[in-house]
Amino acid sequence: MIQLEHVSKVYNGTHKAVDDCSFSVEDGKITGFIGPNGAGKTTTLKMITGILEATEGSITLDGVDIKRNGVEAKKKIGFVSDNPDSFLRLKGLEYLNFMADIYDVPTEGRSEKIKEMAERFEMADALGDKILSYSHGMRQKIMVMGALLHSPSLWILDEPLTGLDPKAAFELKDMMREHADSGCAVLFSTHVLEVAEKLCDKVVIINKGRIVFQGTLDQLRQDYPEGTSLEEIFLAVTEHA
Ligand SMILES: Nc1ncnc2c1ncn2[C@@H]1O[C@H](COP(=O)(O)OP(=O)(O)OP(=O)(O)O)[C@@H](O)[C@H]1O
Repeated sequence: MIQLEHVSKVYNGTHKAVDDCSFSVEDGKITGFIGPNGAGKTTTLKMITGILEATEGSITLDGVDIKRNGVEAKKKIGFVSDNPDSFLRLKGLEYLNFMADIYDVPTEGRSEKIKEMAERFEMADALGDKILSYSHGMRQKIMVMGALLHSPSLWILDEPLTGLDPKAAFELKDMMREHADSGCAVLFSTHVLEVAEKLCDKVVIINKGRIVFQGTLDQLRQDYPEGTSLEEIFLAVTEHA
């Protein structure tokens, strides 16, 4: 479970990108983090993963405070950032072993795990090539594999489906559902409302740095006439906030 309490982020001493945000990401659920461009999604996800420090407020991961006990907290997370252009000079397999070493994935069973994931994402034939030679979607896939190799209990994914082909997107969505069904927590940001509608058990909507809604999609729809599309509701929620 991820818990944010009164979290704010001020950039350069002046720009409040995230403003007094409190929400929770529960175990056993997929939570969608939705908001327009510049709303504060990436900033919030980076604070949850400890890449950025919150200016104010507290963030706990399975009860562990990220500020007080960063190393323990970070081990619980598998984070897929919105920029897959990293470690380009490494071969796919080198990158996966590098990530496995960082997260203490035992060598026993490691190859089988890599093989299983690579087959699922149709990456088995590409693991011997440098990431530099990969397409955007392949880079995205290798980053997802690297983030999930250590079987973290909390999955945090920033726009994970961008650039993935339908098969890879299907597999990733399936993995997210399996992970939530096994009692773990999944938080992902998206602009694609249809994905949120199909996949999420809960949504958190952020606009101009503030949380404007959190709950189920049924709860979100309650205040709108039957037949109103999610897109219309989303625009109403973010425009009137
Ligand atoms: N390093 C930074 N320095 C200063 N301002 C920043 C920095 N990173 C983000 N911002 C600003 O903070 C606000 C929130 O940005 P953020 O990237 O968190 O939004 P987002 O919801 O992820 O947007 P998008 O959907 O476009 O990726 C924006 O106004 C952005 O310009």
